[in-house]
Amino acid sequence: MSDVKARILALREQLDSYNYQYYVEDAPSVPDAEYDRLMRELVALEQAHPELLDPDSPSQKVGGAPVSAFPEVQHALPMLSLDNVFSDEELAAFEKRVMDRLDRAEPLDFCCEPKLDGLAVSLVYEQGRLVQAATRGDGSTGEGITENVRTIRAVPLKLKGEGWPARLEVRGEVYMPRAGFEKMNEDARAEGGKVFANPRNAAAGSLRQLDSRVTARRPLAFYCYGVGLVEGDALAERHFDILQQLKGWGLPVCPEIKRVQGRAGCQAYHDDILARRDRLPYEIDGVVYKVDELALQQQLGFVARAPRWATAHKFPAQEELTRLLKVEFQVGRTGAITPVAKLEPVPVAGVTVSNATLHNADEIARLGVMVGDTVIVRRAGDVIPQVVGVVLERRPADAQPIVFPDHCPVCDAEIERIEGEAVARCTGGLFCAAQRKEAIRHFASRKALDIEGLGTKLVEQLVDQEQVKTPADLFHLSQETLAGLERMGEKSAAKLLAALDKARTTTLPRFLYALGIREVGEATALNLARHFLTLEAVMQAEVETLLAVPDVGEVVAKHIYYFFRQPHNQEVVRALVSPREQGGCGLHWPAIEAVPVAAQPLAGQTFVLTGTLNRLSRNDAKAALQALGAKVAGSVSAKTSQVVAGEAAGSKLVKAQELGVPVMDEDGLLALLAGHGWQP
Ligand SMILES: NC(=O)c1ccc[n+]([C@@H]2O[C@H](COP(=O)([O-])OP(=O)(O)OC[C@H]3O[C@@H](n4cnc5c(N)ncnc54)[C@H](O)[C@@H]3O)[C@@H](O)[C@H]2O)c1
Ligand SMILES: [Zn+2]
Repeated sequence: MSDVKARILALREQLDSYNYQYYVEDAPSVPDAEYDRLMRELVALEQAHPELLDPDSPSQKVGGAPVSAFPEVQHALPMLSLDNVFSDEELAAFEKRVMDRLDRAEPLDFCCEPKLDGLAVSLVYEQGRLVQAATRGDGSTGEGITENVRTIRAVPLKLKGEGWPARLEVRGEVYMPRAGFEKMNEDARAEGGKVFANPRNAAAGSLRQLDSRVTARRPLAFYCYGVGLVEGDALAERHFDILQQLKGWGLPVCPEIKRVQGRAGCQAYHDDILARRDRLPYEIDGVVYKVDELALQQQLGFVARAPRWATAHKFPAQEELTRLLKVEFQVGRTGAITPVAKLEPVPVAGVTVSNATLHNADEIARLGVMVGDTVIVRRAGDVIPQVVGVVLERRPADAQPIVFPDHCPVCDAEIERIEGEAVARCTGGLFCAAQRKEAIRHFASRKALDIEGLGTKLVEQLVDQEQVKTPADLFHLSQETLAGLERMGEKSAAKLLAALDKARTTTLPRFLYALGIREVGEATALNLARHFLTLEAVMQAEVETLLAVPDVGEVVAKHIYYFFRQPHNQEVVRALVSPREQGGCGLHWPAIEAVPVAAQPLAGQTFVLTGTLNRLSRNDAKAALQALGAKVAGSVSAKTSQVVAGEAAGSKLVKAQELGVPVMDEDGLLALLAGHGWQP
């Protein structure tokens, strides 16, 4: 057998097995980028050696065989895949191919759509009612998953309005929004449940459940991007217009879809979406261009596994393969020990990654990862890069197990792991230099006391030389001490002293936040200050009383309570707020007035925030609403006064509409807040 033939056969076997893992088990063992590289190699070899072509080759097939646990559904029209382009040149070649085939000289209209990373489904509506839902399967036979799809809030069970065809087959993508995915995995990690590598696997795994109650609990959403077999002639003649019709009938259509002219329009669309990729509330792996006119689509037709009238322009992959060189253990502000993977540098989604988090000991065990392994790193959005998988078949003979330390790598105190908690912590407390550094950095950070000029390097020196043990020590530093530090002149020392002096006048919320009490962020600190009005009152508060503060639950209440019961913490707080004449640091703030009821125009109203807000953070919106007296709840009920729906709002928005709860968008919220004198 020739080398080429052997390579082709090996590639086919490998890709078949990857397909099985991906489509049937929803658990791929290699990232898409690796799969795509092997597929491209296979396609190139097959093109160069047409005599070796085989209709059974994975290059000629769509998806994977349906599994027998679900009823089989024959697709009236095949559900195809998409061809890919990876570069501007390939995009130009695509446009040229299409124009040549149509014998056209002037630019065509294209419908541009985000390529959502989920899984394709077909929904059949008869007389406006959802009667069947199926996966793509192998393209001609899919899996019947009607019951599961019925649990997805974004999928209407009944079409709105009128004029829809008697039989309408809609096609689209079931996906898992980023926020829901992160939250689900976080919960799973805490409870030892199943953790998914990425939102696409999570969506596929959630949808292909035998028990639809499981699917119902998963944060799935849906956007449609086309139609299948339609009976009746109610539909428009252009793809983009059809999508608008679908939207009118209550089917969700992605708001990013646009109609453009020619390759230049496609390229501009691609660049815009790529630039905003990390800010979209869902994951995409590229954009799709479709010839807009149906008559032209028909003329172009399709090849084995994909239409000729569409192509996917892929984005840089968010998952890549690289080698795990070693693991370091970092100590955080609260002593949490985080294993950090040191990787052979690899470009992921446009950035070179050489560190990734391994979360905790449970995660290392779950992944079964060893030093020397080939691992899958994932970098998506602003989440720090993580190791999400190991390619076991590439494990070298000399791979070494990862040993979780039992003593702190910085202060040598014992590391403790509390029953039922995933996180291991150094017990050194503020004696641990690592924790001290983090605590002081946090204390000085912008949203805390905002001490300008007190950077990481400086904090390290001050702690290492034992000039600073607690935040209070900062305020006793002398010009002399500071000027004696590395890379510090007289001038910058004086500047820092001035900044420290300025920081003495602060606000109670900033002060509470700066203390670095576990799980007390800015919003909670603000609520505490508003509720108790004085530091003394917060320090004296019992768990019960703390629970009355908006946004404070059992866990946070206990953290706050125990923090102020520690003699060491009491001492530091007293030192910080004692007057300077008495040898204290002299931190002070204007008294907070009890907010009169009249100044709480939204008292008695309950708001729910959902979707992505662009101009202010969820926390800021919440704090602003609370400041005006409103309650902010996590779920929509008949008692909700107002839902604020940001971009890509999902189930909460649907629920609000069902219950007739008023909905406003981000502009509406900003206008409301501004009307009550709130300023960002
Ligand atoms: N990691 C692995 O082991 C492995 C195995 C098999 C496949 N894969 C991945 O899957 C890809 C092949 O899968 P595929 O055949 O589903 O192709 P594809 O994902 O490249 O493209 C087709 C699919 O795109 C989706 N899609 C999203 N938005 C769309 C839109 N607006 N319009 C039309 N379709 C849209 C649909 O689900 C459609 O079926 C490979 O390129 C690879 O990245 C990975
Ligand atoms: Zn330590």
